[in-house]
Amino acid sequence: MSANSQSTVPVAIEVKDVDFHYGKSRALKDINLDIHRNEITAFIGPSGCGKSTLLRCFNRMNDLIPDARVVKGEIRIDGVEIHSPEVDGVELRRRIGMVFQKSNPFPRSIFENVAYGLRIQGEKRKAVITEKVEKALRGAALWNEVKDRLHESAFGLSGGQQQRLCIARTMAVEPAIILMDEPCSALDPIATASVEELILDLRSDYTIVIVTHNMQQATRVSDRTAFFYMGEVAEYDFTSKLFSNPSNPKTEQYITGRFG
Ligand SMILES: Nc1ncnc2c1ncn2[C@@H]1O[C@H](COP(=O)(O)OP(=O)(O)OP(=O)(O)O)[C@@H](O)[C@H]1O
Repeated sequence: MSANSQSTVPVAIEVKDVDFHYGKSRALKDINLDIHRNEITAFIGPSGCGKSTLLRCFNRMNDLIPDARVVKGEIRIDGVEIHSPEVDGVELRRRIGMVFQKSNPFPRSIFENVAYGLRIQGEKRKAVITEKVEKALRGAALWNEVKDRLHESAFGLSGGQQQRLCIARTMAVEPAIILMDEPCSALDPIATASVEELILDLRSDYTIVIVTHNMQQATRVSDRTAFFYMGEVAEYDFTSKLFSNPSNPKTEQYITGRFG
């Protein structure tokens, strides 16, 4: 499903006719969706309708779950089918970063949390690591708050700062796409506002897909929204259109709070 067939914005992720199963259970049914580059796309919908499953398909995180698989269809990222033999799952996950619901810093210093991915990639040059850590922390709007305590434990940061640190850690390895699975659900309104501001700033450099239960958040940050219902994309459109004039009665019922 294209949110706008006239759109000239390049497609970063192309989902075609995808069915996904956990064992015998069909969690995604015939999904068709184009995610556009340098846009923020929100996935909304009631619990259990498949939002996180599709998100985790994009970086093949579901590969790690036994008996879970795409049984039909294609997912193309920058034109390449991600299940084809030439695509390495580890390299794919470097290009497609992920930020989770609960911030998950490592029990290391602020600096080492951000340097981690670079070290895993084999980067040994101290000056390069230092420069990239600073760049990522600046990009995550955290530098000024942490520059004097880089070697202190990440656990000393507030919840909102820890989540921005996790975003910095994701950015340090320079992914093209960032997937966010309810990144603000554990944060208070002030921390949520700072993470949302950051997400909006990141749009110029990244393609972002965000799963959220917070409809105000979808309207504040996203360009397009996909409404999921029972394993299907029931509606996909520009966020302003979907929230002001939805085409599907189910979307309207959901966004007006008639079910959840
Ligand atoms: N690891 C798993 N094994 C088996 N079934 C799963 C697994 N993860 C999710 N499911 C099932 O797949 C369906 C879709 O789940 P998914 O987590 O994608 O929904 P969601 O829309 O993201 O829900 P929520 O908003 O509650 O996070 C649900 O029926 C869920 O129970």
